[in-house]
Amino acid sequence: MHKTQAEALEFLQVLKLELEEADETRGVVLCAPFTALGTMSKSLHGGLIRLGAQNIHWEDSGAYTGEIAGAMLTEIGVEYVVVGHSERRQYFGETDETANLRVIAAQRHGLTPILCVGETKSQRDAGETETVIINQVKRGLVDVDQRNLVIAYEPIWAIGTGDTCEASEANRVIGLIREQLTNKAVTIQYGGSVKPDNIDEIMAQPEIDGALVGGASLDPVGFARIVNYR
Ligand SMILES: O=C[C@H](O)COP(=O)(O)O
Repeated sequence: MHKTQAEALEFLQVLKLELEEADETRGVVLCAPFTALGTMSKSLHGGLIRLGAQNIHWEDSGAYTGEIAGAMLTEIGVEYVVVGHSERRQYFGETDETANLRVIAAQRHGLTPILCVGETKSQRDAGETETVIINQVKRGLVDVDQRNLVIAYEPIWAIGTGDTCEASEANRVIGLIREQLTNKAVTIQYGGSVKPDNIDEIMAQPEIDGALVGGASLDPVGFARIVNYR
């Protein structure tokens, strides 16, 4: 819940300049609030930057006050959608089952879902990380086409805390997630206190295909440094 339309446009203008020389193979998806997406879309004409939403409802339309439908997103140029973020799970009752319905709806509308999974600190301390992650992945992907899918491993204890998961440990868990998939080529990202000063080590890990960046994405200069990891 960051950035009004005006703030998002200002951010985008700086980011576009910062990424002018960026490697063309880098992919950037800005998952902005619903209210900013339409305006941002009008200011993007191809290039590296794509747009994502932060949620989608599983029905195509109807009496679901406060929800957003797939066609409402695709109509304004959105191509990705975050599903099952830990904050949705923690504060808004998201479960593996509802996340699964949203993933399926996203794909039905031609959107690429970014399914978030991750364990809490107490689950990690209790030695339950592997079981929790495997269950979230399996339940989230029931009847899902794995050809159009991104998964983000976000250990909850590392989100917004500055407490980054060791890159090697993130790599290990992401390898475990990949073992559960039928399509081994699915993009799997790490998220949780990713910053300009740790992105290079994170992206050097063989299993990690990208990053889901929260707080550090709000500054376009720092975010561009993350995109331009070495
Ligand atoms: O939504 C963003 C991710 O949960 C990561 O957030 P963070 O980079 O601020 O830790």
